[in-house]
Amino acid sequence: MAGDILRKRKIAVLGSRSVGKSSLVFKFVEDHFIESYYPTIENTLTKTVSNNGVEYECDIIDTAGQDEYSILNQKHAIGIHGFVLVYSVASHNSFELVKIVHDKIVSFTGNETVPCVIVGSKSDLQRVVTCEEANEYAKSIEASWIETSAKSNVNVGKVFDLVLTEIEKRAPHNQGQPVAKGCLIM
Ligand SMILES: Nc1nc2c(ncn2[C@@H]2O[C@H](COP(=O)(O)OP(=O)(O)OP(=O)(O)O)[C@@H](O)[C@H]2O)c(=O)[nH]1
Repeated sequence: MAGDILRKRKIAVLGSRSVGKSSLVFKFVEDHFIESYYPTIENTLTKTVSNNGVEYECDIIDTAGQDEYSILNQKHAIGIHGFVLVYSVASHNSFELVKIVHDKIVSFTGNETVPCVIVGSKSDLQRVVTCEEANEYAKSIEASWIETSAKSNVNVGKVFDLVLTEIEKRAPHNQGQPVAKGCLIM
């Protein structure tokens, strides 16, 4: 039975500082919202998620906030099955940063497209990033797009359903091969 198979998937959560990456991951895994801000160094949380009748053991890597000058850590690209790229709907800079991070992943993995969900976080706040521009961008890179609020518990689980769907869309029924498996150019 398909539901008896437990597949491992590694998901990296990337984006600017303070956009709510840790809050999203904590709300999903621990069902708890953190009001205070503690900058993340790196944290991996694990949760079993059911998607289309298949159980996935997901390692969710909550990364430190990036900026345009950050170098993409190879461990956030190699061996990763899917990406959650987070901006805050209240910060246009954080939306622009998502585009930069996406381009870095694409050039790092050497794939034209990667399994990816673009997440507009803090949807309970006053928006400056419109739904239209975010949706249009996501379409242009063949990614899913969703807005969430960890604070108000909106669409939190949906993010991880979408990323698993994006992973399976590109490699249905595969043996769990990530988008980049670890060739290093010396
Ligand atoms: N209003 C609102 N605030 C949020 C939401 N999610 C997170 N926050 C707040 O935003 C701040 C930053 O959240 P974090 O989850 O620590 O952000 P981060 O992206 O992990 O930050 P770094 O570790 O620096 O990368 C905290 O004070 C959170 O309480 C949300 O959905 N709505």
